[in-house]
Amino acid sequence: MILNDLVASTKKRVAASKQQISTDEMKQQALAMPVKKERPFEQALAKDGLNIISEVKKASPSKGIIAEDFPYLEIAKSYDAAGADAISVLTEPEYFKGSIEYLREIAAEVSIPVLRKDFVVDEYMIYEAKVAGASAILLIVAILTDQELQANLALADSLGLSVLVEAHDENEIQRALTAGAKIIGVNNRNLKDFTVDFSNSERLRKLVPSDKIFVAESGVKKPADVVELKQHDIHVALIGETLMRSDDKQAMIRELKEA
Ligand SMILES: O=C(O)c1ccccc1NCC(=O)[C@H](O)[C@H](O)COP(=O)(O)O
Repeated sequence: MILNDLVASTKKRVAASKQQISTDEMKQQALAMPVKKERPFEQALAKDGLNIISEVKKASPSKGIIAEDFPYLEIAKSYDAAGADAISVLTEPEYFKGSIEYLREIAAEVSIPVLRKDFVVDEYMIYEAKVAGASAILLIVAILTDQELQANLALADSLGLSVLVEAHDENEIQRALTAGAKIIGVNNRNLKDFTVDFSNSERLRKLVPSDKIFVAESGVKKPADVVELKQHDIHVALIGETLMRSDDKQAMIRELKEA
């Protein structure tokens, strides 16, 4: 099952990273960075209209290579220039061909907040995200215990990082809410078999109280899709492949925002 493989490979990667920079050293580096009261990621997604988290995504387990040519920094800058509200950077190297170094460079160059999109299974990855300049991290309910979810949320908050908590069903939404999530994403892609059911986020929307930020993740292809999301009171969409495959990313973002 892909999620188990992703978790296993991520644990190996983190173990290797700790050989280079220990947890204690990464923690010290993270703690040396300023913690601001404002949460730019949350602020960016709470605006009126449709807010877009534009994803920098070279490859995926479901699609293989999406972008042979991958000028990640240029892509991120064009998202920023087009009026995207935040940027998601996939940092998982094996299945998504991502890198924390992409995030570090992008965060230093863009004016909008950057999300570390990875399979966070160790506090080390949260310190690493902070040091690289992320404004937010992703936590996936399906790969964490309740205790881990709560501890990781608290750690991220203490570092000034926002957290997008990803759920797939009713039970995971309840777990996210109980853990204290402020931003809840529902992935329309089933991470076990890769099927995309766009109605998943629409169906689960009503389970998330209106004082939380709700994000629909995956499967947005065209302006009509965001019109449909808005009809279901969904005002934030995380969009990857459609933007990555678009020849005119700026025009596509503008079209989606104006839909
Ligand atoms: O994209 C995949 O194939 C995938 C497979 C297994 C776990 C996660 C996966 N994707 C991560 C994401 O959640 C998406 O990159 C993100 O929501 C954007 O989706 P899309 O707009 O459909 O590229």
